[in-house]
Amino acid sequence: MKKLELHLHLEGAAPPSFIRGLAQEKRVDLSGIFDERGSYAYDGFEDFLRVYEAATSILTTPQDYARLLAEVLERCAEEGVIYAELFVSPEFCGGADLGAWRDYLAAMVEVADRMRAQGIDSRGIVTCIRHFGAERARKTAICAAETAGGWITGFGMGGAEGVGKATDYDWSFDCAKEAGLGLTCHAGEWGGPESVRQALDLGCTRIGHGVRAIEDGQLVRDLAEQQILLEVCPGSNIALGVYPAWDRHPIARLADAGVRVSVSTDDPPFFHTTMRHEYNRLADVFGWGDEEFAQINRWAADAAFCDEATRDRLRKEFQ
Ligand SMILES: O=c1[nH]cnc2c1ncn2[C@@H]1O[C@H](CO)[C@@H](O)[C@H]1O
Repeated sequence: MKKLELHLHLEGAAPPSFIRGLAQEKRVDLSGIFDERGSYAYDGFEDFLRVYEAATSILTTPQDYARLLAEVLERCAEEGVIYAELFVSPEFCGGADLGAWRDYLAAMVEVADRMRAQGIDSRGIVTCIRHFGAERARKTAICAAETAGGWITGFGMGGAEGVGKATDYDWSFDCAKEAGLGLTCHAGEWGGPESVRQALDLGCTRIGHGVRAIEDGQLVRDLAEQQILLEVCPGSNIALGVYPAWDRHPIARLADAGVRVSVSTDDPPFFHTTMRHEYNRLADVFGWGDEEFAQINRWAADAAFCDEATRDRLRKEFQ
């Protein structure tokens, strides 16, 4: 089955073997972030963020990012993904310096172009990191605005949702919006309905996760009416303990209430998941079949940060 994936962190998709290989080449000891089986080792969300940033610290050149993107898109293609949107962070690509960012981006665009010819289309969503604060987010937003168009089609925010309010970052989202970028923000993963409302106040048409909106009936109705798409990552939510088990996950209840949802893997090796695994679990637990999967992919196509020709092409795949 073909699939669209809208919520995938580039560094978070790095296989442990890729990070270990790079560490060996650079003679850096990163053994502390892996368990005895070679998987990423972390305990809870805060620690996940720490290990994520430690793994990412080995990526120091445009060439490292080019290699990573090639590896990640190849794996996407193996999972049947035909179009992926990746969160990319100028913070990790030269410290949100515009000149450095342009070099990293050029290296990634070359790979994205090559992979498109091999059947996997992609776009980049420049992402600021909430726990790095509003000031640093501005520098990221400027990188986004200055390189908008082409491969970069969106702007978003990830990181620790408990830090401040989403609206503290309004300057950055306004800047990105003026540059014509699509907007999405992580919310309603660790924060409740109020956090989702703040993301809507920023002008987002999509919400990263957003699942805790289920706790507020009026918000659920608003999301449905405004056709806001939730980038849902069920396996991530289970792995990090947002919900205790698949059958407690609200994705099916949200969809039944008329909220548009899509399915993604977020940081697949961290959560021991793949797109196939997500679809299989949804089929097992909620009885989803071809019709439901076609529907979530049509919703994803409608909400994708892409040009209209691409959107039409993607929609046709799921008619
Ligand atoms: O599941 C998640 N929830 C919230 N933030 C995340 C998640 N995965 C990654 N990041 C955040 O996104 C940044 C890079 O895109 C990472 O630095 C991390 O802070």
